Amino acid sequence: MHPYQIEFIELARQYEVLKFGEFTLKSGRVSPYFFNAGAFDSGRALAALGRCYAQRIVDSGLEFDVLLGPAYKGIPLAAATAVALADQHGRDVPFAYNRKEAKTHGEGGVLVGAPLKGRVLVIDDVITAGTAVREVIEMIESAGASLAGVAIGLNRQERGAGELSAIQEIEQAHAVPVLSIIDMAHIIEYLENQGGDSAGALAAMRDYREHYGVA
Ligand SMILES: O=P(O)(O)OC[C@H]1O[C@H](OP(=O)(O)OP(=O)(O)O)[C@H](O)[C@@H]1O
Ligand SMILES: O=C(O)c1cc(=O)[nH]c(=O)[nH]1
Repeated sequence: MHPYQIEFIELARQYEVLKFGEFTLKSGRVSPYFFNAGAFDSGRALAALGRCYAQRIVDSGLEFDVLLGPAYKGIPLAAATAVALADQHGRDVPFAYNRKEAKTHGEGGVLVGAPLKGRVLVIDDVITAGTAVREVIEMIESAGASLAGVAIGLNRQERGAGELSAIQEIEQAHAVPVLSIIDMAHIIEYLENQGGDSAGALAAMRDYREHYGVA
């Protein structure tokens, strides 16, 4: 694992973003773990998180013109990534986000920040069924821009509607990469290295992967 991947997992554990237990997902699946990015709730956490996303994006070599953070949890993630790209990598990138409900006074509208022009990189936490990302892709296309890719924190590596994962479906439909900082496999690897206390969580994760995992 890269140092930024270990940092990301440890940060997620420390802020109780990554929890083990029994959680019902939007899809109705009962998962032995859950990733709640809303719990990255301090300046230090967001700064570290921004560095992890920025490193992943820079390492990928992906070219893009604008960052877009979908409401709500994508907004602080995209903001933190924009700050880290400027501070750590000398790249001052335009940054935008959306409102879930259109504003009807003042400047009005749904989009806030930089205009969506050129190649747009979406920053979010998790993709499960892909609904949120599909909505945001429509927004990008109706603004006359194009999707450069999507960067997320965790790839749950689960089946979508068919045999492919929701992420693979997006990659194939739009011919763009979905970059993730960590995959479910990294969480399993992390638990394996922890030994002892993590045995129960590890067994449940392996069982879940048998049922819903994709290669
Ligand atoms: O791939 P999907 O099945 O769409 O699920 C994943 C999305 O769901 C959550 O956002 P949500 O839209 O619930 O909004 P939030 O950011 O306000 O929590 C999460 O932050 C992901 O963006
Ligand atoms: O599938 C979901 O609903 C889901 C899974 C997860 O790990 N985190 C999250 O915010 N949503």
